[in-house]
Amino acid sequence: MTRTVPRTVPVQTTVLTFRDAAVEPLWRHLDLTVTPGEFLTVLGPNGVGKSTLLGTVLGTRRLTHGTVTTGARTGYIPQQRMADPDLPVRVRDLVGLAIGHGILHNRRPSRSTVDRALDEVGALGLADRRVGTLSGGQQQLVRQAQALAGDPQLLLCDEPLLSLDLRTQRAAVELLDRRRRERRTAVVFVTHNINPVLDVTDRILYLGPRSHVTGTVDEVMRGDVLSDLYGTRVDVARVNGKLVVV
Ligand SMILES: Nc1ncnc2c1ncn2[C@@H]1O[C@H](COP(=O)(O)OP(=O)(O)OP(=O)(O)O)[C@@H](O)[C@H]1O
Repeated sequence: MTRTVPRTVPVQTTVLTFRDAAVEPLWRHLDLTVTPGEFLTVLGPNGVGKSTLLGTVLGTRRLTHGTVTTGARTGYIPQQRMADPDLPVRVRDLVGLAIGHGILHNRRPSRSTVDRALDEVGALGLADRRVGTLSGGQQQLVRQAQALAGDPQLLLCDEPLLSLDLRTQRAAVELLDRRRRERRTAVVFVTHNINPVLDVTDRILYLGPRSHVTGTVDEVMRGDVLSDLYGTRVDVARVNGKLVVV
């Protein structure tokens, strides 16, 4: 006899949804869903509203129209900003604060949990350093550890590869790719350079000065599509596996 077992835990098919969303005058009519494990790369020129888009998910910027919905546990790697050189906080304590509920629940995360988060991004050796004394790239790694430490279901990354050397960039992208494959973390990745994430990008949201477009790399990174978006001729070429936009 076969029996149908009722599904008690609904399968989560969406971690983030924009419906006819706008932050005028930057962008409007944005309809977008992000699913678990998806890697969405957000591209567009300076000032077009990429960070603003992340801000609407985080609740720091308000939509002027439409809705944005997420119920996901969210991690955030902010755009690079140097910490105050005199900040009297050690890396291990800073990451500890991000993990759990350290302060809110009056429970300090164990040292091994914090160290695991630092080790995952290759920054364990920085654990006892004061944050303000770290280089830009080292601070960026600490921000990665903070964002990943809370085991996010949705990870918002604002140009997270800035200041990282090529090898460290590659390691960071591999880490995000592993996360989304193994833990189904959805990644929204704002960048000016798609090449480091070309192989892991499922979809692109390209915000242009006139409108926006979403689709796979092959659908979006085309001369005719980008020319339309910019209102001027744009060519896209592949050189040694990399995309060059001119
Ligand atoms: N809190 C804010 N309130 C109002 N306007 C803002 C705020 N933050 C940024 N802006 C403006 O919104 C516009 C878009 O900024 P945003 O940082 O989202 O662009 P971006 O696409 O991420 O740019 P970049 O690639 O240079 O980082 C800019 O003109 C900026 O000055």
